[in-house]
Amino acid sequence: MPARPEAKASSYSYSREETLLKALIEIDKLNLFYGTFQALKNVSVEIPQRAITAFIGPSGCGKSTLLRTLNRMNDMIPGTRIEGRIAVGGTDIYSGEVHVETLRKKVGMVFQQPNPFPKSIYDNVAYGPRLHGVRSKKQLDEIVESSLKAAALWGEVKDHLKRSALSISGGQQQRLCIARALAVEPDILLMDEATSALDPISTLKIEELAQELKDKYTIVMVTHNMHQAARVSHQTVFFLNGEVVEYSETEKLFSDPSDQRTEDYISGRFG
Ligand SMILES: Nc1ncnc2c1ncn2[C@@H]1O[C@H](COP(=O)(O)OP(=O)(O)OP(=O)(O)O)[C@@H](O)[C@H]1O
Repeated sequence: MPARPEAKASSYSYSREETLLKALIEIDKLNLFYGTFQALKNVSVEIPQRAITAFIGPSGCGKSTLLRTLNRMNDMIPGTRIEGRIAVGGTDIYSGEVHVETLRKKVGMVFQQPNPFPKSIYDNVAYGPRLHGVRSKKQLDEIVESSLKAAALWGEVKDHLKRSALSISGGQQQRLCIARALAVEPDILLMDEATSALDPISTLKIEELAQELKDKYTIVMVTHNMHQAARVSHQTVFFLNGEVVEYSETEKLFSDPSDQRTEDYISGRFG
């Protein structure tokens, strides 16, 4: 049986102020259907700002589906229907008032497989700002530099920004994708198993990076790796069969879960 993850407050501790964070994202009684299949059932979760929230649970339980509702990526899947409400900063993101493009600028996303564009490192990061109308070379240079610095990649690539993004390592590509997401100044960063295709050292770098970024951004990550959730997150949400079984501060969830199913999952009895 795999060792039960220990949430350690020691290396990445959170202040009292952080634990009293106001919810930035409020998900209320959310149901999601793919055609006739119900993938999310009556999900209500509050996600605090400037902290890391991890979604855990066995394969197919709805983690990625819920993540994708937060920037309306599910809109692109034909036959998808939702009921309930998701508010970001108090605004219902499924109401007619919110433009999807504006929402996606505010809610960036990084995927399992690094997916840089087949363009230079510079052009990858400058892509979003250009799309949003930034034309000045000086301003673009500044955005590229600050985004690559924020993604802890600047030192490794600053001397060859014109190189193809496809020529750097997978771990560097993933940090480039994070830089690309940060370049349009999001508030929220969604990470869908962003380290599962990476080696342990690259994984550690992304985990450390997420720790730094959480001071400025709200991070929601789907992870298959309970140890990762325990290491880096402030709050953990446990899913099973499309339902949220429970969610709480990570330390509590891993040391004193309220539900027997959570206990069984975190101690490796299934999943
Ligand atoms: N586009 C789709 N059309 C129909 N069903 C889908 C679609 N995407 C996901 N599903 C189904 O919805 C359920 C939840 O899938 P989801 O990908 O959200 O789970 P997950 O917890 O993220 O799984 P994993 O950990 O394996 O990525 C699964 O039963 C899946 O088969």
